[in-house]
Amino acid sequence: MTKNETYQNKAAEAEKGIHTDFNNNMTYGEYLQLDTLLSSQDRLSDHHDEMLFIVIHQVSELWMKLILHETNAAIESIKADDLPTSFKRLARVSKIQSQIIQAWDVLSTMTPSEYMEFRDSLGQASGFQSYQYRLIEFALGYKTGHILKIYEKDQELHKILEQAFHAPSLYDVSIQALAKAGLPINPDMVNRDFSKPYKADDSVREAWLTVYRNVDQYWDLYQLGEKLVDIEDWLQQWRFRHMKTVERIIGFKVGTGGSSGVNYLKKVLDQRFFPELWDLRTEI
Ligand code: HEM
Ligand SMILES: N[C@@H](CC(=O)c1ccccc1NC=O)C(=O)O
Repeated sequence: MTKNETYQNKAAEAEKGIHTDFNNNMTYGEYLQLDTLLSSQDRLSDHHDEMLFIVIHQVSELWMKLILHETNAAIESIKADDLPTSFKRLARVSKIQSQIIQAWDVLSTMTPSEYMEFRDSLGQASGFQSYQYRLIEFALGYKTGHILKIYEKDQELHKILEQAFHAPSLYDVSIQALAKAGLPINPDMVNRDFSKPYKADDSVREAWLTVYRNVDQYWDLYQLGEKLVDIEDWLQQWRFRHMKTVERIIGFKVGTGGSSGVNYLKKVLDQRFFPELWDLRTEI
């Protein structure tokens, strides 16, 4: 490798978050960058419980980072017709989701009056602005364009979100896998504009029905379908616990992000990711 190629390699790895400057004397703290990690909990009030609030959010964002890493890898595996590898990744996503949900139990130990003592210091900040949460929604196939506006001021972030917005989701590549297995799928579904919200389709429902009725013949696709159902199930449980925790802590106050609060979060519960996989259950 020429010197130039080495530099190019390093630049590409740094972009992916990989650093290749190994150091044999490296410590635990250095490896995990604990200096950065553990000095990122600056409270804006002197309220004891603000530490809990910050840590819960940071832990959730770290888990979301791993969910994205795994989901995007699963999308690539499905595209490459390697379904067994995607199962490992998707099973991990579900386990992480079950972990994140536990965070609500910890947060619920904070009472309404405790939260109200530091809520004002949060200004207009809101979980509504969590870009990793939106990237997860996009990766799963829930595409809402108006969300992109929030990030217009940050060009780099906006670009990342826009890319994910236009890319085929986990469900899009799963539908392509159904078509590749010879199941008759409406061509408009295979080559659709991936930035458009997903709408349930009869040919997709029929194809999943065939898979679920002929499990032995379509074992891998059946496994894939159930992995997707697991993920949607957990995501809805996360949303439900969020909504209930919010009701428990702020009642029906309007949100800092400008929404109606709990009523908005209840409405979001109606959004579905993999509609045909749920609909087919009535027919089986
Ligand atoms: C005391 C705790 C919490 C309260 C009172 C709360 C309240 C709210 C409210 C009212 C909204 C609606 C948007 C708005 O108007 O602000 C919202 C959205 C959101 N929150 Fe929280 N939240 C809390 C904890 C969390 C935690 C721990 C997370 C984890 C990261 C989180 C993530 C989100 C996300 C992702 C949204 C956007 C949901 C969507 O648009 O579908 N929240 N939250
Ligand atoms: N939307 C919340 C504020 C809030 O929860 C929040 C504020 C800053 C950073 C993260 C937050 N968490 C989730 O929405 C509220 O209305 O009280």
